[in-house]
Amino acid sequence: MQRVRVKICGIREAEHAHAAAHAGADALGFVFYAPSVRAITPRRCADICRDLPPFVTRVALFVNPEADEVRQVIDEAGCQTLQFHGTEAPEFCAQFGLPWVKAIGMTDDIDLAAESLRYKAAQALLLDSYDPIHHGGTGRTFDWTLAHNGLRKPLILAGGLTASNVGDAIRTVQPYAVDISGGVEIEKGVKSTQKIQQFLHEVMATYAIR
Ligand SMILES: O=C(O)c1ccccc1NCC(=O)[C@H](O)[C@H](O)COP(=O)(O)O
Repeated sequence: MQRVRVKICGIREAEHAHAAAHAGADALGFVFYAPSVRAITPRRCADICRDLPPFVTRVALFVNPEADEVRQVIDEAGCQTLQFHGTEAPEFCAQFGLPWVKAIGMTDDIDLAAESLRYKAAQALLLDSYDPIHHGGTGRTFDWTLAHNGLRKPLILAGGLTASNVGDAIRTVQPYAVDISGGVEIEKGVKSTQKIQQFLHEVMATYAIR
């Protein structure tokens, strides 16, 4: 089994950013979408990231932002990757000169091959549970058998993952990475250091040599 990377999303406290980094997280996600309970300001994101160790990618999340807002976040928050959860066109996502990920809301009739062609300039597709109102961070799983990995593009699996189901999810989908938010929280928007550590432990256990 190949190593599976981990992104912990919706970070709002330095304690959780450090806990995730030290437990082996590859990426941290910061939500720049005001209606979300996990929303953060660029300034606060920069403060949290200041003392983080190297080699942990900071990812900025948006839902149908204005281009100027993305530029302001890039300048102030210091994120290195962008993640788009709305109906952004590929040309919009590609204009900022940073690696970017497109989230796809999974439904029974989604054509992943077509999405991957449409977003061919994306560094990866993030498959998440479809929700027309919240756009992400729903805490709900989708039918993982829809997430076939013949896309010739790194696939990030999200939506309702927890320490209990991530092993099955990885064995079913064999993703490049997994992404979690609600599954490492004690209440909506409040992360738990213990849950972050437990999740990373479970992911690593799926590919550990026994
Ligand atoms: O987390 C949010 O509140 C959010 C709001 C709007 C768009 C995206 C959002 N989060 C995106 C993420 O990357 C989550 O980690 C992903 O959707 C999985 O969330 P969960 O099902 O809670 O693990």
